[in-house]
Amino acid sequence: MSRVEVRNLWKEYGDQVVLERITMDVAPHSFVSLVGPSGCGKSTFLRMLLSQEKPTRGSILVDGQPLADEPQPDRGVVFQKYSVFPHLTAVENVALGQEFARAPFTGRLFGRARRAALHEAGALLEGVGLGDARGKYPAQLSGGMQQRLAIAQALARKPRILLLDEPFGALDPGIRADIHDLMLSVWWDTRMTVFMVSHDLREAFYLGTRVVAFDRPTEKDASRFGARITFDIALDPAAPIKERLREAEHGSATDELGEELAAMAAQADRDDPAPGSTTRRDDPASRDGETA
Ligand SMILES: Nc1ncnc2c1ncn2[C@@H]1O[C@H](COP(=O)(O)OP(=O)(O)OP(=O)(O)O)[C@@H](O)[C@H]1O
Repeated sequence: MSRVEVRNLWKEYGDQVVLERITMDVAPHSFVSLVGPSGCGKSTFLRMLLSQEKPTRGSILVDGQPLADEPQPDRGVVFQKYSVFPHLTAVENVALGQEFARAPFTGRLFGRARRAALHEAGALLEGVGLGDARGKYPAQLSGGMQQRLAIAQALARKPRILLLDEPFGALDPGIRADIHDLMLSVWWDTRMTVFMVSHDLREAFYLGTRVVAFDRPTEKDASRFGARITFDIALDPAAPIKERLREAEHGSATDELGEELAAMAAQADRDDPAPGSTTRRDDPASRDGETA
């Protein structure tokens, strides 16, 4: 659980300004959805949070401290394209994070330490619904199972900030809905601060406690300008999605986004005429009685 302060952040690659004047104060245990057109710098922003890229100007503070220069275990990441070691089983893939944390040069633990790492990895796999798949290799898992494994792997190093770069984009709708609920329960249990890039506005509004949009100005000489924050709204996590969409529609900075949100709110109404059934299930009380 960490507070993240982004102060007047700029990112340029050569002559190209990708992001400019990005400022946001993110409260601990927020779930921030980042949206915006392709190429507006969402992944670049995540890479800066991960310390894979350095800002050209401005700063990022985590709990009041400047980010370390290198990626650290306090920040985990899950990408859309799943990358694991194909020659390791699910449980070995999850244990690997711990092995590298404890034995950075060899990445290998032995004896009791290895058994403890495998035991903890097994518990994490149980937590994401992969208890029965611990001995399987990645090629033997479905896309949804692989993303569950990616989440377990990211959690193995107990990050305080989790960065998700379109993690559910390649999944079928039904599987996606299950993983959304898994993600919310993980987020709730671990108290992590989450930043998620998504192209799916409905997903962004379903999962996010805050939705931030980046966009570039539309003037002719726009290439000289980077994307800025055009929309930043905190949402009531307890409200059903259609109410959160409506709330956002009214606060929307651009007509285009407002229209899209209105259409989604209307669709959510048709999908869910009974209020409440699409309420986010992100607290233990509302998850009581839920079947796994
Ligand atoms: N390492 C790099 N060197 C030069 N330019 C880069 C680099 N990384 C990203 N860019 C440029 O920065 C811009 C933003 O890219 P980025 O991947 O962050 O956008 P995005 O919003 O995540 O896009 P998408 O939604 O399509 O994934 C693009 O124009 C891209 O070409």
